[in-house]
Amino acid sequence: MLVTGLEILRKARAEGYGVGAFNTNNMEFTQAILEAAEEMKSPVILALSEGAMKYGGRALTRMVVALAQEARVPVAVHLDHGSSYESVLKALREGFTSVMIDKSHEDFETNVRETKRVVEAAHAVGVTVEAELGRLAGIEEHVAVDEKDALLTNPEEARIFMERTGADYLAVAIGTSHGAYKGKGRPFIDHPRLARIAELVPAPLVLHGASAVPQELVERFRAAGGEIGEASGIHPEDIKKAISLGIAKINTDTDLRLAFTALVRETLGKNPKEFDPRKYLGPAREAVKEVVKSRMELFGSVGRA
Ligand SMILES: O=C(COP(=O)(O)O)NO
Ligand SMILES: [Ca+2]
Ligand code: NA
Ligand SMILES: [Zn+2]
Repeated sequence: MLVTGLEILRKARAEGYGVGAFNTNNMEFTQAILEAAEEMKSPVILALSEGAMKYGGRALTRMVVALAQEARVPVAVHLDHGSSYESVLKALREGFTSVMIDKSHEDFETNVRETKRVVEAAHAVGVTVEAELGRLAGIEEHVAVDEKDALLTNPEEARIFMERTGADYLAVAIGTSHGAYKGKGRPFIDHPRLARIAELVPAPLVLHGASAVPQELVERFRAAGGEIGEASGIHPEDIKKAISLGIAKINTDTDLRLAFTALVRETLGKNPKEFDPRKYLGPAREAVKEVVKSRMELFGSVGRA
């Protein structure tokens, strides 16, 4: 059933598990994510970026909202990294039940003002809001403290920010970063900082850039003809620890993309004569479903629907 992001995330934070927010751009990803959620009896968040909205248009948004309504588990349809008030209004018009306004690159007062404006509009139509404070950027452990403070979320600022904006959940910067290369070796995750934020912010917390980028998947991608430089993701133990400290929403996009693309490359490579799209999109869909199921097991959301 279609529910708001807060309905899913409030329970997750209260009960100490995480819920995956998985990005989708098409039918196959949407089916894979929802099938995984129903098989695992797990709540789930379907995330569409502005790029996905542009790529898929109403074919995508109408499909995602309709399938979320029919799903046998709680599903929120979420705008990922909304960059403007107008973009959020479009998502609200399409029936989304969760919207992110990402003004973390702006100064504090601008972020507060823009986020507040989105909260008023979204709450007026019963939709909940994700905001962001801090700059997502992979950092090395030895980085100077003041530079860390410039980048990562300041706990005291986070408290004030949430009180002033009324946002429902908060994306924090504690060392993760988007994409397939999150830093040399095991990225440094500032757990003490997260613990401090969680003490001051009772709202569910959100972790962006959380893909694991598992080596076996990277190897499979390369073996199938894919080219990717040194790749590394967030260690599963760091995800579990972050959840125990207050992270309730975990964003995963890169892992799904790698799995899907590795399988398309593999299938096409093995069958040069094949030109029925179902024959190479189907196995890729299954690969995405397997990644989603394993992420749900890691997050502890299995059986929580
Ligand atoms: O934060 C993400 C996804 O992060 P990844 O690149 O680590 O999958 N989407 O908003
Ligand atoms: Ca941001
Ligand atoms: Na998001
Ligand atoms: Zn993100």
